[in-house]
Amino acid sequence: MAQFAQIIVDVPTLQTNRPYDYAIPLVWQDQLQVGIRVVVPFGKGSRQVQGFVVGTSDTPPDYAGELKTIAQVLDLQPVLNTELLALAKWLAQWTFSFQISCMQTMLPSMMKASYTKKVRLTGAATPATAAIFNGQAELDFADLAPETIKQLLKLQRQNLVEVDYQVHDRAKIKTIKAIQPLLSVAEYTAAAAKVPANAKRQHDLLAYLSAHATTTAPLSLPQITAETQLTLAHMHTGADKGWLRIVDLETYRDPYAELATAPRTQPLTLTAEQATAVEQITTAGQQQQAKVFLVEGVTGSGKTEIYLQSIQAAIAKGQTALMLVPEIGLTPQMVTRVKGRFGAHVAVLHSGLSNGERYDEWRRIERGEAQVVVGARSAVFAPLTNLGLIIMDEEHESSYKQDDMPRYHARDVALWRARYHHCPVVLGSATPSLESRSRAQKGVYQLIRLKERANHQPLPEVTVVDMKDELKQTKEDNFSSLLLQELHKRLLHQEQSVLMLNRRGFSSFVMCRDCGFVLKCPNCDISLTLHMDTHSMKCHYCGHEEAIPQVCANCQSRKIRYYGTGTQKVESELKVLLPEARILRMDVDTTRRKGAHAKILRQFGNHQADILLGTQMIAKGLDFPDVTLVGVLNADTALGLPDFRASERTFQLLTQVSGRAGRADKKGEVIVQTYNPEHYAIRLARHHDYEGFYQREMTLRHQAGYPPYYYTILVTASHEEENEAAKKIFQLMNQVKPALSPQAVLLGPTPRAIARVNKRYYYQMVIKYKHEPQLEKILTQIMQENQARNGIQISIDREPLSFI
Ligand SMILES: Nc1ncnc2c1ncn2[C@@H]1O[C@H](COP(=O)(O)OP(=O)(O)OP(=O)(O)O)[C@@H](O)[C@H]1O
Ligand SMILES: [Zn+2]
Ligand SMILES: [Zn+2]
Repeated sequence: MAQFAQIIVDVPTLQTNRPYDYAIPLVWQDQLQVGIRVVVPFGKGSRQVQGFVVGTSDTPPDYAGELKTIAQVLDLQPVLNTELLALAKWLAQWTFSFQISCMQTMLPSMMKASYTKKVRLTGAATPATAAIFNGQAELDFADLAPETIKQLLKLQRQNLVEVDYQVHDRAKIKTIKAIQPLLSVAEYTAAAAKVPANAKRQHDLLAYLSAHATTTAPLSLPQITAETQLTLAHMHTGADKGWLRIVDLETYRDPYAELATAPRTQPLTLTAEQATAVEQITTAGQQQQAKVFLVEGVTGSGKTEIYLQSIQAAIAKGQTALMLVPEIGLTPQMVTRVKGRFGAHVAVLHSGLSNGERYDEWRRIERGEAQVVVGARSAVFAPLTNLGLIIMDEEHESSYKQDDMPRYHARDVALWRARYHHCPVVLGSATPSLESRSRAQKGVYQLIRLKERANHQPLPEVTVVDMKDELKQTKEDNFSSLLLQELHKRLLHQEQSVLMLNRRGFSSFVMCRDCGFVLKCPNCDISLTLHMDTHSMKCHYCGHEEAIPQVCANCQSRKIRYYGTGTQKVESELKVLLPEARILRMDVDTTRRKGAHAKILRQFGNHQADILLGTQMIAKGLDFPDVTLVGVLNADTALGLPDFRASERTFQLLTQVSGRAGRADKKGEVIVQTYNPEHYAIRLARHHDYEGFYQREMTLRHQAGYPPYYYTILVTASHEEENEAAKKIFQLMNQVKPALSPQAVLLGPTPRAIARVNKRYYYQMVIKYKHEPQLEKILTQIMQENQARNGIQISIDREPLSFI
């Protein structure tokens, strides 16, 4: 019987990691558990907010004021268990963020409260209030005009109206109608004798009920309607006559319903390399060791099969398993592979699901109905208990890092959970991040290398074409003659090709040929991107959109030209060059609609196209046996970016995309077009030489003092006024500097590369360090002190993916 609760409240303007004390109403005193969501009053007036119970006690808190009482309890059972509550606490500290943001990140967004603001009359109506309320008891704040709000504020000061905040739980359980037969077969026969012969539907219904009289589980109405054409109206008649009862049956929204019947697959006979890997992983699982394995396996070496068989071993012991896949790698092909092995025991979580679907998958996991979870970044918080294995495929992928609060990396969370559960973690990649590979070098992780493809075929041969030479000969700037010739060959042999256009650091924009004017976003410091599908210019940072200009805004010239190469432009060029080819295009524009991504891949898999042309999206995870040619149209656009990870990203991308060729019996070939054929990232990718790249890049990182030799933290201050942002970052620098040892390095402060985004200016500094015992404390303090004060926003990013 606890009388008092400690609660983390959802108040964005007053962010703090401190729980607040509340009294528990008598009715809830023996039921309120830690991890339950509640609604509590907060601050002055009748404002209510959502909160999470993080502790309960019998002794009154040490608090002088009057203790408020919990207003509502939203859950019957905890939605965050002991493990996840501890994780939230650690994560808030580790990422310099707030526990409330961490807790909300862990739960499906449907469980985040929505708030409405209502205005209500408190006293007798006056002429002024009557004019506004017009007979209504309360008004919805969101519907009011600014002028009305102004008048209401005046009335509020006179205590004539009050503003009420209401919290809504958006989590809705989906139900379907079902029926329950109530009589015996004999009774149904008797009933049928009394129904007139021309009441055909009633006879149908009685026949159906009679046939199912012995079933105890409720019968789903949608299914009955599909089979018999009996509808809810007929059921109501039946219910009135006492033949049946209509009930609401709780159900799940199943995003992969069509895969439920995916043919079951059997474990493959492992290659020697695969067998050693599975053996080591399962042994660690048996010994309950939180060991971290780095599986560095060339593309097509059968890493997925290793994951599946290791998961199998965990399940066989009665444990659960979590498999993380980068967002764009979470293809239907991947889901089918996992569902094919583990059937209905699999839950899938990713951002392509509707909020309702996500909520339902989450509930299946929470209730222990799914033992295997496959999902993108935030699935790392899946409420699995008794975890026996965590897998992180393509561990080098940047989408594992979240770039707003909490700025966490899924790998760090995975390692924390593995320690909690004493279970192994498998990090897999053909091109591991330098961070992970160097940890394996030091023996912190256990390195497992797979040097051969599962089909025992050699890796595809890579030819590098120097586009500088090519340009001298032809005026085609997207297709070398070699690439065209090879594409042509594939058409003749009815084999398939994959073409990648590297879009990083690259976009289509509009420039005036007379004065050089480039159309920029009015809110942000960058040029607007041309989108042919919507015929508009868009800002990729704030979403601003405007019409494609006909005349230059600067000099009124009509000579406006489009620059940059988009996939659309390449597609139309290709149609001219290879008119007989059937082309599928995959980029942000063609995959925006739900299910579009899956559809394109299905069409390609069914040979409805010869060429799959796409952006980076096509580089990951695709496994199509008839792809024998991969072409990279522009390998080096990322190399020019002022980013210390540019070479690493280029190497990874080229290796991944090359790996799409020759995965089955047919030999694969890769053609890479570049303006920098001598660059080491391109040279080494050509030889599939990850180890060579690792050595070379580590030397450079060491010389320049970059990660993984240093830890890094990026601190950013932003404000609508440029000098306020600048002033703040210098003030923060002066606060941090005295706490640092001479071994630490401070870069900046500088304006960010794109200094203005969404009407705000950004200034930043980077702290590079090896061991700084004081740093965490001072940064935590900075974050707590500076939240949303005077329009300043501070962000602190541990191990940022780039400094730009
Ligand atoms: N032991 C095996 N015997 C036969 N075929 C196998 C075996 N293991 C894997 N394969 C097949 O080899 C192909 C490549 O395997 P998989 O997709 O798992 O490779 P991967 O290492 O994940 O590759 P990538 O990193 O390129 O995504 C698949 O078609 C898979 O079915
Ligand atoms: Zn913008
Ligand atoms: Zn102009």
